[in-house]
Amino acid sequence: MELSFLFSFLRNAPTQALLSFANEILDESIEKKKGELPQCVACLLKKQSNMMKAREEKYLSRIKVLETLAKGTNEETRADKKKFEEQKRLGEEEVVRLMKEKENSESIISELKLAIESTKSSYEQKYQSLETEANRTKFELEKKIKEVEALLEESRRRSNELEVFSESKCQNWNQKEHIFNNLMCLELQSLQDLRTSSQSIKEEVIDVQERWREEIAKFGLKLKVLTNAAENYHTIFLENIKLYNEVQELKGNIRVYCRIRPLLSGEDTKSTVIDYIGENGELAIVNPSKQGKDGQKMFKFDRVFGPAATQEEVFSDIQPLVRSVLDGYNVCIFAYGQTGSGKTYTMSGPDSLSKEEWGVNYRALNDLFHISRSRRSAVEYEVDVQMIEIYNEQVPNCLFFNKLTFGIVSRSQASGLAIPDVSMHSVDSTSNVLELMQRGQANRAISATALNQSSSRSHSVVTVHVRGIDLKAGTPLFGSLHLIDLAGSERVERSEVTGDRLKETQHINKSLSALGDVIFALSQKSVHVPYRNSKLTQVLQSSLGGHAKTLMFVQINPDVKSYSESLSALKFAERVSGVELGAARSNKESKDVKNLTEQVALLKEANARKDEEIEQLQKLRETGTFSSGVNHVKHGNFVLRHSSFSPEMSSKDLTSQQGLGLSVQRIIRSNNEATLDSDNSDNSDRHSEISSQHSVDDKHKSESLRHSKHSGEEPGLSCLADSQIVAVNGVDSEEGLSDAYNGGLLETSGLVSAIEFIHLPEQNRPINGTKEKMSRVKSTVAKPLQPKLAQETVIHSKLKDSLKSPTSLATKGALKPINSKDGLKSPKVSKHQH
Ligand SMILES: Nc1ncnc2c1ncn2[C@@H]1O[C@H](COP(=O)(O)OP(=O)(O)OP(=O)(O)O)[C@@H](O)[C@H]1O
Repeated sequence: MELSFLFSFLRNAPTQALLSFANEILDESIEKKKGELPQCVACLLKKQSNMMKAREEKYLSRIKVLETLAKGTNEETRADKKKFEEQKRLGEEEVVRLMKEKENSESIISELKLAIESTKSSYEQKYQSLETEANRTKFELEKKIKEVEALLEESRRRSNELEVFSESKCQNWNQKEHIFNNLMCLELQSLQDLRTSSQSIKEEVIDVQERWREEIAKFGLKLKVLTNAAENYHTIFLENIKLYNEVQELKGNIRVYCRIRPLLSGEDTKSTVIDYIGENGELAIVNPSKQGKDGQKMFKFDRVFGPAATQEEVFSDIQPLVRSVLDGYNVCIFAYGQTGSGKTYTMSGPDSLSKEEWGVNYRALNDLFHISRSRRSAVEYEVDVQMIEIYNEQVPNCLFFNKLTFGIVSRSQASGLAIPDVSMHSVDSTSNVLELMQRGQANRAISATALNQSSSRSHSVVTVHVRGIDLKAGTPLFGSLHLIDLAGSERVERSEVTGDRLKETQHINKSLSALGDVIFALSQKSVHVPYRNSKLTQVLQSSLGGHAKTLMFVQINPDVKSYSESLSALKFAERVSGVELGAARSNKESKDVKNLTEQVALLKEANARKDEEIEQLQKLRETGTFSSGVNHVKHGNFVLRHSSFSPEMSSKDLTSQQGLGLSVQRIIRSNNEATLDSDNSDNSDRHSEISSQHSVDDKHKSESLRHSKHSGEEPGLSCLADSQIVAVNGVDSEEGLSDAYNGGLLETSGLVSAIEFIHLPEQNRPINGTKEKMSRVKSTVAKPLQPKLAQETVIHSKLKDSLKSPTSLATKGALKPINSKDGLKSPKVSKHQH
C-alpha cells in the first residue's frame, strides 16, 4: 500500500523531485567511480614499472650472456675477439640504443607520470568539485528526503484520513444505496400504481374526450348562433347609435364638439395643456402651474377632435346633422373659442383654400348639393344663401360692398330668417358657393392682433335656406342651416389692442357675454331668456330657443399661455351641452297634414258662413227677438266667441243640436307682436309659447276651468294666453292658424272647442306696448246644423287627435294652404312681406 502510494507520489511528483532523484543516482555512480580511480592509476603505474623492470632484466641478462661469451671465447679466438668486440660494440650500441630507449621510455614514463599527475590532479579537482557538488546535492537530497519524508508522512496521514473518509463515505453510500434500493422499490410500487391510475385516467380522458366532442359540437352550434348574433351586432350597434341620437334629438340637447388646434410655429411645441383625449368625448386638461391630480380638469363632450383631426374627419361627424336640413330641419352650427383658437379654420378653412382644407361651410353646401341632386327624382330643392356679419352691434350684409345695415326680427320667421331684409342669393353649385363665400369673407372685418395675424373682428353668419317639394306627395318643406363663426373672446392686455380694435374687442366680448347669459338662462330653464341683450343672441334665438338642431364647436388653443382662456371656454361649452331645446321639428308637411290643411280650409269657409249667420242673429238679438244658448266670454286681453254643448249630450244629440256641440272660436293675434313689444315681449313671447303648449294638457284645462269659474263664464273658454286677442276680422293668416292648431285646440270637461288664431294686418295691430287689445264679442247661436257642419265636427275631432301626437302636426308653416309653389317660395315671400 505504502509503496504503491510512493510510486504514485513519484509519478505525480513535480519535475524538481525527479531531478533530485536523478542526481541521487548520479552521485552514487560518481562515488563508485571515485573509489575505482586510485586503483586504476596504481594498476597503470604498476604495469608500466613491471614492463620497465622486465625490459631492464632482459637487457641485463643479455649483457651477462655477452660477458660470459666474451670470457669464454677470449682464448678461443681472437678473431672471435674482434667479432666479440664488434658484437660488444654492437652490444654497446645496443645498450646505448636501449639506454636511449630507456631514456625515451623514462621520458615517456615521466610524461605518463606527468599526464597521470595532471589527470590525477584534474581528476582530483573534478573529484573535489564533484565531491562538493555531491555534498551539496547530498545536503539538498537529504533535505528533500526529509521533505519527502514529511510529505510522505503527510500523505500517509492524508491517506489515513482519506481512508477514514472513504470508509465513512462508503458507509454513507451503502446507506444511500440501501435507501435508494428502498426508494426504487417504492418507486416501482408507485410506478405500478401510476400505471394503474394512468390506465384509469386514460379511460377517463377517453370518456372526457367523448364528452368534449359532444360539448364542442354543442359549442359549434352555439358559436354559429353567436356568429349570427355578432353579424347582427353591428347592425344593432348602429341602430343603437341611431336610437341614441334620436333620444338626444328628442331631448334636444345642444351638441358640443370640442376641437383642439395644433400648436403653431412660435408656440412652445413641448408644453401643452391637453393631458388626455378620450374616444368617447372625454377631455382632460392640466393647469401648468399646478402639479399632479390637483391641476387636472376633466370635461365630457359629444366628441373631441385632437390636433391631428382633419377637416374631413370633423365634417364627417356632423354630416348627418347637415343633411337633416334637406328633411326640413333647422340646423345651427357655431364655433366658439378664444381668439386664434381655430374657429375660422373649422368653419371656413385657412386662407390658402384647397379642397382638403375646406371648412364646414363649403363642405356643408357641397354635401347639400350632392344629396339634393341624388334625390332629384323624389324631391326638388332650391338653395339660397344669406351672409351677414355682426360688427360692433351692427348687421352689415357681407355680400354687398356697400354693407347696408339691417334690423333683426326678434323671433325667427317661418322662413327661418332672423334678418329678412338681407339679400338672398340663389346657388346651385359648389363653385357658386365658393365665389359667394369668398366675396363674403373678403368683405368681413379682419385685422391683425397680438394673438392672431388675421383675427375676425365680427361674428359671421352664413344662412343656407333649403326649400323643397316632394314631387310625389306635393308637400313642401323648408329647412335652414346657420353656420356661425363667432369672433374670438380675448383679453385686452393679451391682444394689446387700442382704438378701433379695442372698441371691436369690447363689442365682441359684450356680445359673447350676452350669449353666456342666454345659455345660463336656458340651462336654468328660466322663464326670461335675455335674447334682446345683443344682436348675436337675437340672431341665434331661433337656434337656441326654438326647435332647431344646434351644434357648437368649442375651439381650444393648447398653448399653456392660453390655459385660463381654454378653461373658461370649456366651462362655457359644458354649460351649453346641458341646455335642452326640446325635440327638433321638421318643417315638412306630411300627407295627413296636407289633408288636414285642406279640411281646415273647408272649415274656414264654413266659419265665414257661420259668421255671417251670427251677425244676422246678433242683429236679431239686438232687436230683442232672440236670446238663447249664447255665451259671452271676455277675459283680460282677449275675447272669445264660444258655444258649447253639455257632456251629457250624446253624439246623436250633437247632430240633432245642429252645431251647438261645436264652437269655433276665432282669436286674432298680431303676428309681429313680439317685434313691436318692448324688452318684456321676450317674456310675453315665451309666455304665449308656454301657454299654447300647455293648452293641450290637463293642467291648463283645470286652469281654464278655474279662470272661467272666476269670471262667471262657462268652463273651457278661458284657456288662452294673455297676449292673444280676439277680433272679428275677415283676414286670416296661415301662420296664426297653425299656431291655433298647435296650441289652441282644446278639450275641456267634455267640451270640444276649436280656436283659430288669425293675424291682424299691420293697420289693425294694437298700439305699441299695450296689452289692452281691441276686441269684440260675438256669440254663437243655435242654428240648424248644415250637412257641412257635421263634417266639420269630425274634422275638428281629427285635428284634436292629431294634436295629441306631437309629430302628427307640423309647425307653423305646416298648415299653410297646399299651394306647393307658394309653400316653396315662402322664405322669399316673407322677406318681401316683412
Ligand atoms: N386645425 C388646425 N390645423 C392647422 N392650423 C390651424 C388649425 N386651427 C387653426 N389653425 C391656424 O391657427 C391660426 C388661428 O386660426 P383662426 O384664424 O381660425 O382662429 P380664430 O379662432 O378664428 O381666431 P379669431 O377669433 O381671432 O378670428 C390660423 O393661422 C390657422 O391657420
